[in-house]
Amino acid sequence: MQIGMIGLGRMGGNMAKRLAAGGHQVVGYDMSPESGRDVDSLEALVAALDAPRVVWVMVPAGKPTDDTIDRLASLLDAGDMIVDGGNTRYVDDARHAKQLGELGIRFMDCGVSGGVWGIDRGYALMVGGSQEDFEFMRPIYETLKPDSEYGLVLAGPVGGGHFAKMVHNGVEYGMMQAFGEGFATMVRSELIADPAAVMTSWKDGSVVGSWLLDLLANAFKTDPTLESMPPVANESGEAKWMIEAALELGVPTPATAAALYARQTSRGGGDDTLRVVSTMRAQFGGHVTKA
Ligand SMILES: O=C(O)[C@H](O)[C@@H](O)[C@H](O)[C@H](O)COP(=O)(O)O
Repeated sequence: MQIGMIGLGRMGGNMAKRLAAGGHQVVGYDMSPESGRDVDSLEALVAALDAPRVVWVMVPAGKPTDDTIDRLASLLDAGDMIVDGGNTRYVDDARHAKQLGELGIRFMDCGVSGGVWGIDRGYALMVGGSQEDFEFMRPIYETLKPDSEYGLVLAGPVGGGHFAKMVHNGVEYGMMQAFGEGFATMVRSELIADPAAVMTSWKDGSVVGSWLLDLLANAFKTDPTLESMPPVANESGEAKWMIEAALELGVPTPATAAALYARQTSRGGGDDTLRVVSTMRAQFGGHVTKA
């Protein structure tokens, strides 16, 4: 198939290469001239594609995606297709589908997992949209997905793909936090000589073996104490959105929330809280807290 890829960063750039290697004709555009882009504007990208055009948007969620879709809405024609492959919040998908649908432009949302390894391993794709649009896009999805019977799902109508990816990332937060807590507990124990070796041994035979553990074990090879890594973790919003959605649905998500809170605390989000706690301990009990 012919496809326009907008956003040639770590994800979009590698996905464009995987699609090209799979025999698709890819026209790449990125704002950055250093990106290796094929065209230098959205107008040129649209002009380079045959109708019905297929455009994959792989830019940061929020305003960059909104702006890109706004501009594409004025450049594309009825019958063209936009797939939003970024980490867009699922509630935005309905808005985008309505905006584009009024112009006859088709829209799908696709949660993409796999990170920088996806170019070789393939990407897990969680798609939202109609069955008809899914079949239309299938050649692209089949090339991007892993060489496996798994890794591709039509999760539901528009919004379902990003909803599924949001939940996927909530699970990711909880799993990573659990591995972290296990490591930290062993680090403090006199009974464990080498926590990295213990966790690496879990790669085979253990019920907690996973690709996440494989990646951690890989990092342990060069840094078994993880001293090179600051004790700080960012978060991009998906766990927060999942907790909000789950609250609306009446589903408690304490593991996801704890993992999110740990990251927010690492960014200093709890500093003022603990100042208050320490202040009151000092006031009522004369307790002195040293940093
Ligand atoms: O499945 C994946 O490939 C990841 O979930 C990925 O999509 C994620 O968005 C980023 O790795 C950062 O996410 P956080 O900043 O929220 O950790």
